[in-house]
Amino acid sequence: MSNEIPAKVSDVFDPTRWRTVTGFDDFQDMTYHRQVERSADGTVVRDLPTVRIAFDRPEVRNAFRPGTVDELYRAMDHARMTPDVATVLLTGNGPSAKDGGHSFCSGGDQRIRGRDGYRYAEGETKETIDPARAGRLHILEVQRLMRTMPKVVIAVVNGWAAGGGHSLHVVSDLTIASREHGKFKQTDATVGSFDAGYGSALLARQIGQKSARAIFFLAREYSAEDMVRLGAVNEAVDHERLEDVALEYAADIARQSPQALRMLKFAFNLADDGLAGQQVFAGEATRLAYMTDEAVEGKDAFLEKRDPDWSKYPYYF
Ligand SMILES: CC(C)(COP(=O)(O)OP(=O)(O)OC[C@H]1O[C@@H](n2cnc3c(N)ncnc32)[C@H](O)[C@@H]1OP(=O)(O)O)[C@@H](O)C(=O)NCCC(=O)NCCSC(=O)CCC(=O)c1ccccc1C(=O)O
Repeated sequence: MSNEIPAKVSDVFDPTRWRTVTGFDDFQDMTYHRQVERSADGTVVRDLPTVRIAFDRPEVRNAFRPGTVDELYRAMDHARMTPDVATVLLTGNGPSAKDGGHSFCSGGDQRIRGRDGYRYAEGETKETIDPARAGRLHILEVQRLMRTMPKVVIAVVNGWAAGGGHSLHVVSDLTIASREHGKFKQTDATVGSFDAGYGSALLARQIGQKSARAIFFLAREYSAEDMVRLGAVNEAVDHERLEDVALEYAADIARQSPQALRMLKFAFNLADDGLAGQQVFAGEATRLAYMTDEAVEGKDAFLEKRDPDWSKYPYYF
């Protein structure tokens, strides 16, 4: 494992606490780091159970284009499949070198929005759109991944959470926001878009119908403290302490049982996610069942071409 200390990608990012995750060198729009413990001389002693996935387009308030979403999905899915990762911090790098603005994510990049979704482009402008590739709306696939992955996802809102960026905070399990720079604005309707799934309906479950409708229908700006009062954000913290507090949350999460965490996450999701939520919860229940002698007897009996002997297993009540 490399002892290299990564570049400082954000004002609240402490490079000594992280290593760059290998295998993602081609990333252009995202960064992906793994929390590590280092000795005094900088040597990595061990990995810790937290990853940091960050938007890295601060000059456009961390707006996402299709390539950004591809990278976000890859990093999230890698975190999902890494067995010693408990917590994912989703955040935005910055501030912008152009004007000093802080941003978590400002949603879909409006410059490359086409009539069939967001378009792949070589450059930053609509003139560079690749006409051979269809438009995408696959941020929704990322939302489903965040929702169904058996890890705790924390939105670490370091600046603007707007449009589709606002939705990403809504779908995260927890949200911590910068008291100074964390700002929330649901601009979907302003630009003729609408997250009619988790971004709106789940928000209404979280904070109530009237407040959620006001956020979408009025598209006003809310502070981190406003969002704590509404129940949409867990905590507003001093900006300079934002990632320290996020890592304190992650350390507390790491003290809990992995099995209990995933059963709880899927239980919290179940009612709102309907049969898809039941399927995810039930999948984990099946895994637990496979761990019992009773289930092993069923499998063994099949392989040994005999009838299963259930006599040792009572009909519990
Ligand atoms: C975020 C702002 C409120 C910040 O305002 P401010 O600090 O004053 O900064 P600006 O000067 O406005 O911006 C600086 C710079 O960044 C550019 N920029 C900002 N946001 C975007 C963006 N989204 N796309 C492209 N460029 C952006 C801005 O133009 C400036 O550039 P200069 O060259 O320096 O002038 C404010 O910036 C703002 O309101 N931004 C737009 C927010 C927005 O409307 N986002 C899109 C909402 S729609 C969406 O996200 C759809 C997503 C999606 O895929 C989807 C699809 C289907 C269902 C659901 C979804 C879903 O919502 O997830």
